[in-house]
Amino acid sequence: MSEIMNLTILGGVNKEGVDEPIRSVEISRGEIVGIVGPTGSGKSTLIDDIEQLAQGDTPTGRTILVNGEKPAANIRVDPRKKLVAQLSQNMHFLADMTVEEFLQMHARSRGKDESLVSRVIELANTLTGEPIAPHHHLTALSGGQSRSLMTADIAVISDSPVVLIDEVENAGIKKQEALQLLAGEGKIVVVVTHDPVLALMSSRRIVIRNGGMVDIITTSQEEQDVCCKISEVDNWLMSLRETIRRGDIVEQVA
Ligand SMILES: Nc1ncnc2c1ncn2[C@@H]1O[C@H](COP(=O)(O)OP(=O)(O)OP(=O)(O)O)[C@@H](O)[C@H]1O
Repeated sequence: MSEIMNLTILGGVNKEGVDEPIRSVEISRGEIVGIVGPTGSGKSTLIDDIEQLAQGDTPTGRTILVNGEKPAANIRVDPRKKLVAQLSQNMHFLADMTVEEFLQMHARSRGKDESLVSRVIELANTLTGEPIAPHHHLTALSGGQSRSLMTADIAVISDSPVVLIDEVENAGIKKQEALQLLAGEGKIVVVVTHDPVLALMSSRRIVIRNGGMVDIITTSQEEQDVCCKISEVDNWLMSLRETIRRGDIVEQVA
């Protein structure tokens, strides 16, 4: 399959079976798009439609196009051709192997060079304050370490050009850096979030209500300025958490 340049979501129906107002959303490589809306409004359902590359065959009736066309049937079912990777809030490793063994195995299964393993660990360590070492066991990693490792793994080893992220707030990971990393690799990043840093980092956000896409808000310059300010506060909070976790004393900021 040729390179993925964009995805298009063609509108379906809301929970009442009425056509959703937004009929088409095109998302390009390297773009971060947010999905926002009240609890139970249908955010995860939209993510699921993208994950399954829906073709009018899900309850929403939405259709997902790849490069403006219906994706070939084998892309939807063959795991090796998987277009979409998903990062979720609750991530637990079940395999009892070390970080290095796991990454080597993943690189091999994707036909990639095993030298990428150290790059993944290095990148993961830029996303978490709790250092990850190659000999660490997967099952002993914290939530933040696991998510950082999976983010770096998706950026470097996985071929999936589309990354779906369902709520990463309070995840113990430098979320801004994580999103920038994925978008910088030319991925299409779709993130469900109420976190102001993440929502405002996206170039646009799709507003969901009653199961339907009702609006698309383009992030304004003013919102981007707000995003810069709150991300400083956010990083500060994260470093305070690290200081406290280490058992150190918090110092007054200048
Ligand atoms: N367009 C739709 N047509 C029919 N059912 C829908 C539609 N959109 C959402 N639903 C249903 O509404 C319910 C809530 O949707 P969903 O879990 O996606 O909401 P959410 O916004 O992700 O919620 P939360 O914020 O609690 O995670 C689900 O049972 C889902 O199947």
